[in-house]
Amino acid sequence: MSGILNFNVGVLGHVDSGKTSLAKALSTVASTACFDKNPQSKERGITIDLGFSSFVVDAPDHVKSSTIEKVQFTLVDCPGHASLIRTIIGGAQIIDAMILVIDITKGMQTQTAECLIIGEILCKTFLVVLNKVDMIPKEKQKNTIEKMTKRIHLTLQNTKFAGAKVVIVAAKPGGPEAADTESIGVKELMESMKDFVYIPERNIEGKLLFSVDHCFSIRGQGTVMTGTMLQGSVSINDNIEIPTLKVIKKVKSMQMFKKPVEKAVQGDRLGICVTQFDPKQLERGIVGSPEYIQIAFGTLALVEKINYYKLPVETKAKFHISIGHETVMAKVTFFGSEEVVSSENEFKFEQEYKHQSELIDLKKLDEDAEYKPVQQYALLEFEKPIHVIANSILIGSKLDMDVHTSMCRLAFKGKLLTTFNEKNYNETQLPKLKVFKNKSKEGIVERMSNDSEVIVRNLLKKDTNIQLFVGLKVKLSSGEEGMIDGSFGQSGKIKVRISNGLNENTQTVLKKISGGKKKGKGGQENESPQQEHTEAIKVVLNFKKYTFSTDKKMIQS
Ligand SMILES: Nc1nc2c(ncn2[C@@H]2O[C@H](COP(=O)(O)OP(=O)(O)OP(=O)(O)O)[C@@H](O)[C@H]2O)c(=O)[nH]1
Repeated sequence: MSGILNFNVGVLGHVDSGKTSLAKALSTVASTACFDKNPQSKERGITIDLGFSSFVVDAPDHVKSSTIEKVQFTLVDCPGHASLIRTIIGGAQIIDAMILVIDITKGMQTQTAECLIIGEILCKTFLVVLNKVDMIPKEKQKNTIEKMTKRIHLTLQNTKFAGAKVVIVAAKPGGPEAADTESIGVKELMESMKDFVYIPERNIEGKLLFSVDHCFSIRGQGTVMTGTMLQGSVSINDNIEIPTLKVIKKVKSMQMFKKPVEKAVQGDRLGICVTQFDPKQLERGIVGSPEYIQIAFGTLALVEKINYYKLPVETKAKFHISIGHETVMAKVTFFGSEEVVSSENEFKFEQEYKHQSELIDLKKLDEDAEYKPVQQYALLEFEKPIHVIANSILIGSKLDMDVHTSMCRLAFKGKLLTTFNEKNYNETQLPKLKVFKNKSKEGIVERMSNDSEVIVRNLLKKDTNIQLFVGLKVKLSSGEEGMIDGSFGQSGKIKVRISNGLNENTQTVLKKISGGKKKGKGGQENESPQQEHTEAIKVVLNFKKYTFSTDKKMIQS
């Protein structure tokens, strides 16, 4: 819509803090799916779906221009119930700013903290609403407001929203039973919202990406998908793909807040009508230009630990990974790289990464006593393939943690770097990605076969597949370098070829050791333990064991 800037605001907070009441108080125009219309939501009395509503104001001076006269605030009312965090994360991907609603009688609650984290990951601007101020007796209001505001500022101190504005509101004075009394503080809130508007970067070039949050059919017309334009643009008659249904549909008509439009661009809230399909098949998801959205069974990501998550984030553990509206279990392997990544677009893939046992705590005190996030690479192997787009934001969580605990379940956040799918995996178009652990093994030279070959024991276990180690380099404690040539006998011993031959000293020592060995009963060799300690020549094998490798070679020097 020319002249109007659409600005998406997430309304988030703990269950029952008053998000829906606040959105209602703020809105004048309701879109198709707003205000708890969902019947299941009515039954449960909570917002279980993302509700959308909007209102338009005159553009504040800092964004006003010849092309922007007005700002349309689209409110995304996210559910507060703990079990619905997936929906919250999905909804939050499309927001530009966030209103965190806190019940003034309760203060910060578990989901308040989780919402704050989501806001930190996804939003540029933010404000706090202290709601239900009418529930505080008049004489105590000033005191309570001061105390709560102070507490909130303390919590925000170490976040990117330090110093954020706190607005005092009563969205629905008197609560559910009260007649529709006028809300308190909502006009002030609108003014504060004008302050946090900015012109979001809207990339109208490039492929279309549309996040669908509702789907319904209109008899005689087709199926309507409502959602938010995440990227690119769409016009009537364009072909769009619904990847989960593997179909391509033509855009028949489009509406923005009940008005027909010909074209929509990134950031717009939109209903797209296409030829009929069963809306039950697509409740939520992404739609894009044909062949743009990939199905991936894994991804490489740059991640960092979420400070509020109190448990260690161990490698190889399983986490819920939320990307867009999809949440899937994944095995997560953390690793680091000594190489510097010069820029996001110039990621050097021909690298090897050292495996790390866990994700380092987010905040590491640096020299200036400032907190700095620590980013690490991670390999995520999904339990089932999901639809993803490069560069998407992801959140790793333990959603199966008891929702009644007061612990934050969001463990790490990050960004997709590259994804693995059947096509690039089979055609080996994949970047050469290898994740390894440095390992070291030590054995003992048992004897020499000739001046350039020794027999080594205790380096590898009896049941190890020695073939995997053939060709790897070893070093003797006497200085010579050699290479594993193959197995010797059935007991795990190996032959090692000494590249430049054994030097004379070594030969003398080895002859002495061999001479010191006595034949025990049954012809087996025994050696005196003392000799082993004083004269034994050790063999050290340093190698890389790959926990993930796109070229399938799992062990290397
Ligand atoms: N007294 C009082 N009650 C309020 C106020 N705002 C909301 N309520 C009541 O608080 C309850 C929860 O309000 P909702 O707006 O449904 O809260 P919500 O945060 O959207 O809830 P979920 O979507 O379930 O997380 C309802 O019974 C409201 O009537 C307020 O300003 N004052």
